[in-house]
Amino acid sequence: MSKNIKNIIYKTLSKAWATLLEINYDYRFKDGTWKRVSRESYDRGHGTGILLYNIEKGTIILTNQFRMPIYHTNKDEAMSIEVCAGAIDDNDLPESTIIREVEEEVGYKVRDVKKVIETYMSPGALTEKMYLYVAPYSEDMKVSEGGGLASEHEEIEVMEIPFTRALEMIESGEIRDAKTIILLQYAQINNLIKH
Ligand SMILES: Nc1nc2c(ncn2[C@@H]2O[C@H](COP(=O)(O)OP(=O)(O)O[C@H]3O[C@H](CO)[C@@H](O)[C@H](O)[C@@H]3O)[C@@H](O)[C@H]2O)c(=O)[nH]1
Ligand SMILES: [Mg+2]
Repeated sequence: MSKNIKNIIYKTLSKAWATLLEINYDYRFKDGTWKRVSRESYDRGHGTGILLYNIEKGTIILTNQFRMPIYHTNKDEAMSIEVCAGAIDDNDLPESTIIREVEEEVGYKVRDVKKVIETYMSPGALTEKMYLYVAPYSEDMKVSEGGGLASEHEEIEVMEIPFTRALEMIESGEIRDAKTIILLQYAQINNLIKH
């Protein structure tokens, strides 16, 4: 691949919470011609997400929170029902990130997390790769009410619902978040939870 790309120039358009780059490069197309191409790339690091499930109860745990980028384009859909998820800090690992996020956001101390999928969520614009996990949860793992970090202006409602209800919520359009749909369908395809 790299023999088809040369003369890469990076220009920082914004460096704040995350970094927005404009990347200009020469790209060799299949007919052999070289053309100058410009693409923007938004870098806020990589991320993790997890489906928490309880086989005995047939339930899962989701979160519900306000998402400004959705409000900005579609006010009616700004409350977003999602699996517990968190961005990976520099020098942290995906697995320790998701274990910490589960405790912060939904109040459980989980142990056996299993990575099931790695996915680029929006490869035309974002550098982010998501590491997606599943893990069983039970009452004895509950350590707090969760809710996220108030110091970070998070306000996360914890939802414990039947797995079957979550599948219906994909059909009805109540669940619209990609990582959540991927994990719920992973659970369905692999019969993770009886339904
Ligand atoms: N100041 C500031 N803070 C921000 C900004 N964006 C996010 N934050 C803060 O950064 C933290 C992000 O919370 P996480 O739980 O780590 O991530 P997330 O928002 O749930 O996102 C997860 O899912 C996304 C995909 O749907 C992923 O993009 C992301 O990596 C992560 O996995 C929150 O404390 C939030 O306040 C911003 O633009 N400015
Ligand atoms: Mg989060």
